Amino acid sequence: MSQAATTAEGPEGRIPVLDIGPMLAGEPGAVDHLARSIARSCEDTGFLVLAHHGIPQPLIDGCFAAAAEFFALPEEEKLALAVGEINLGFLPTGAQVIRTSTIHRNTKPNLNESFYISHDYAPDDPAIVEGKPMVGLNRWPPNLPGFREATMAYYSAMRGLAQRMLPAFARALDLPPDYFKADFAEPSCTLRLIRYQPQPEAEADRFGFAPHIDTNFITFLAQSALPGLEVRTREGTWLRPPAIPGTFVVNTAEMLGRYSNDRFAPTPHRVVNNNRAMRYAIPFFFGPANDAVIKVVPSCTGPDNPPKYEPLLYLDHRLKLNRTNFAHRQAQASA
Ligand SMILES: O=C(O)CCC(=O)C(=O)O
Ligand SMILES: [Fe+2]
Repeated sequence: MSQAATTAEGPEGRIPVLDIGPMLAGEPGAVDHLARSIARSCEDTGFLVLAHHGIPQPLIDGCFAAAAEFFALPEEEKLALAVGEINLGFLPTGAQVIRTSTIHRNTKPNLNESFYISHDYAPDDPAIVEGKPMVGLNRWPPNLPGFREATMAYYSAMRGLAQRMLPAFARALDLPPDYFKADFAEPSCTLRLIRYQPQPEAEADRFGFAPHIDTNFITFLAQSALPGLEVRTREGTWLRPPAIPGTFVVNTAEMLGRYSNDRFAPTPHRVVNNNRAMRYAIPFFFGPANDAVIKVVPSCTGPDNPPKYEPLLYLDHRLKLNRTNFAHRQAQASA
């Protein structure tokens, strides 16, 4: 990919392809240069594509391969790892209706199955022993050699990349580069492996993933082999992000919207897998620490622009979502 192609608007025009190589290399002025592109894009579609991100392709391929191997397991082996109190492990097709979506009245379950992975605690970690809320042990398939290594290698690399993007997002909001550092020193991260079954016939209100906004801070989507992701513009049309192999599609999520008083409001997106084959995705969700308090940043308020949001403990946000979106826990919550 040439330098020009990555710094100019992407092939689809509206969602830019940004070369983050200079920022990662610490070139003078690179953070602010990137920040200006991020700001433009976050005020428009909330989606951008990152090139020259430094994540080795074998790590990405290895994670996709691990996902394919996992979902190919017999259903009973997957169900043995079903999610419990919190989303770690297997979530079968039909278990998620995004009821908290503020942008679409979702009624039918998503046509996908998922496997959730988070920080890989040891059983004797104080957070586990003390039973801290929204923290738990990953659920590993016993007969899938290399699965834990491949997914955790990807997870760790993505966590590092996400943290290195924070100064550019801070500068995009006219804040000091280290503004988000403390809130994200121990970030809440989730790697979700997803398999979408083919959906060759269009059906009303039936999606691989119904229209929603992400609830974390920013999300990183390694490019899937097959298309299917669509982004809603402010005008209400749906577009596909540039599908450039080896890049990441990044989208803003609810907490960035909240910090920025909706200057960088999250954008609805959806997935329809109208390919003839299974579609895989490996979104990496990056959020603040559970004990971070999300407050509107000083550069996004003023006499004419009062804060739209009260301070919010991220843990409270997660606990609320955890009760609402998932059929098995909803039954418990209403009991
Ligand atoms: O499958 C994709 O490309 C997107 C998935 C997504 O939007 C999500 O997991 O929040
Ligand atoms: Fe999403």
